[in-house]
Amino acid sequence: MLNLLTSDQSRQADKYTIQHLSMQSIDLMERAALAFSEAFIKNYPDKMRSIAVYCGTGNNGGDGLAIARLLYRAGYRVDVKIARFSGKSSSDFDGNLARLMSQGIIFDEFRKIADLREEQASIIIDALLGTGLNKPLDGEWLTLVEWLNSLGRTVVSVDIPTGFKAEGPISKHDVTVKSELTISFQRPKINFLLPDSALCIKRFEVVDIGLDEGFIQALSTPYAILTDSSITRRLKKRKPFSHKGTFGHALIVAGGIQTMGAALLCAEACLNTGTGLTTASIPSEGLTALNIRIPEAMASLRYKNVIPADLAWEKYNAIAIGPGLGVSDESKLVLKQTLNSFRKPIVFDADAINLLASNPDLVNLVPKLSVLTPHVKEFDRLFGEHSNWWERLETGMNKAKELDCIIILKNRYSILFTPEGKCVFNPTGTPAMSSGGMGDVLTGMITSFLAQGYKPEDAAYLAVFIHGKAGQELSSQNRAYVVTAGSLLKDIPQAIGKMI
Ligand SMILES: NC(=O)C1=CN([C@@H]2O[C@H](COP(=O)(O)OP(=O)(O)OC[C@H]3O[C@@H](n4cnc5c(N)ncnc54)[C@H](O)[C@@H]3O)[C@@H](O)[C@H]2O)[C@@H](O)CC1
Ligand SMILES: Nc1ncnc2c1ncn2[C@@H]1O[C@H](COP(=O)(O)OP(=O)(O)O)[C@@H](O)[C@H]1O
Ligand SMILES: [K+]
Repeated sequence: MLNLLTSDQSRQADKYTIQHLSMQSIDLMERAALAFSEAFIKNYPDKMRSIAVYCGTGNNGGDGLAIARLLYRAGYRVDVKIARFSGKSSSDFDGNLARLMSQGIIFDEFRKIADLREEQASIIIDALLGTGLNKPLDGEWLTLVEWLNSLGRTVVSVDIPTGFKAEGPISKHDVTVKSELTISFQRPKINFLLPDSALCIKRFEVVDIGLDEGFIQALSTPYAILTDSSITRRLKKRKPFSHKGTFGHALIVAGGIQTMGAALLCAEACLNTGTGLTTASIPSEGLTALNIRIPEAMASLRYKNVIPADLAWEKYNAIAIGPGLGVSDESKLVLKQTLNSFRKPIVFDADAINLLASNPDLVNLVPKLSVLTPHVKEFDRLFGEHSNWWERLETGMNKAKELDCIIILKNRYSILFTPEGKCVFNPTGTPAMSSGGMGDVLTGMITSFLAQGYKPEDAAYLAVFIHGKAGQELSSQNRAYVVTAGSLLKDIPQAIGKMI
């Protein structure tokens, strides 16, 4: 898992790296510019396209000057435009301006918007402001950014789009550069992983600029992002003499007469993730569907949506409750019965979350280390309305501690909150997965890992990462516009196999 950094911590990491490697700060800037340029050249190999690099006079602008020099040397047609709105400049900006001049590269400076010339370049590199942003853009900066956005050119931002905050709440009224691609240094900024970023970032890439990883990983921060290796390390190989009893028994309490599909998707995903035995607690009307679709699964029937009084709860290692369950009084009883009968971690999804939201007294019965998997609407129903995503991060961290549970706020980059106060982002997934039933599959996967004996936190990490990875692979291999829940769950065994 990789720690994510705030702008302050990023500055500390710069400082540490510079001291530790006995280098000059301008050398670190050169590394950053080199890493940016390599990524830029891969994305835009056509050297006939003209480039204008818009630079501020801080270190983001310094990066821009170094990038202009490197791209010029690589054979691109580069123009440099410097916004001198203040009298200040950073020393590495000054150093890079001297280097630029020594190469004979032409540059223009403007002190006010009125001095700006018409822009002909087809690509604009945005090196105006970076993580030093300390207030929303206004005055000349605001006009400049609005003008750049109005040109409709391809914009590539250095480190972060100018005007966008790396962390903290985003206001819809903040004006930022709208970039086609942002090439960011060392780590994605936390706000890149929240939906607000869609306003200004179409795509981002992260390049390694050689900051001290030991230092970064030792920083105290709640924010982290999952990686392939953090998942592989957690997956357990199957032992030669293992048998179905080794891999646990899961119970999926799900489905309604008109929503049997949710139960089927959840149960089949659970089975395909490797549980030894999977039982589905479903409405009696769904038995034929279950037997036809998943002959491997067993059924525990709910007549008139009531769980039989003699259900042997103790034989299950993990339970999922919610997909397609409905929110009727009978469904509430099903939830109540489950909460009163099973004290091991439970995975709560969909209607189980909606029922918890409308019956707060039931929340106290949620077993410790349970996993709740709300999407944003369910999250707000359960924990109250939020006016921005940063607030949801705060709530998620607080509630996970308070309830001693793992909360997964599902999204493009799903966010996992742990009882220890961590806030972990999942990088995998694709918009091709935005189709009904996908969450039911995730719930089945988490429950399966739990039943197999994984710790709840690990079960959550594994399921979310592999779920997204499977979706990503299916959409890219088959160039699929959409990946359905049914096709994703068929791919789970291979997706796990590839990671182990
Ligand atoms: N580890 C890293 O991430 C590295 C970062 N570097 C670059 O350094 C950048 C940060 O540089 P700086 O700290 O010099 O800051 P910036 O270049 O982002 O900003 C320059 C100055 O502009 C002023 N300013 C901030 N917000 C403003 C606003 N809304 N209106 C007007 N003026 C405003 C501030 O006084 C700020 O110090 C990063 O984004 C990155 O591009 C690289 O040079 C080296 C390594
Ligand atoms: N744009 C996206 N990018 C990545 N993952 C996505 C995207 N859209 C949906 N998903 C994933 O699909 C799942 C959808 O869950 P949910 O909204 O509960 O669906 P449903 O209720 O239909 O089962 C979540 O795991 C979510 O992270
Ligand atoms: K920038």
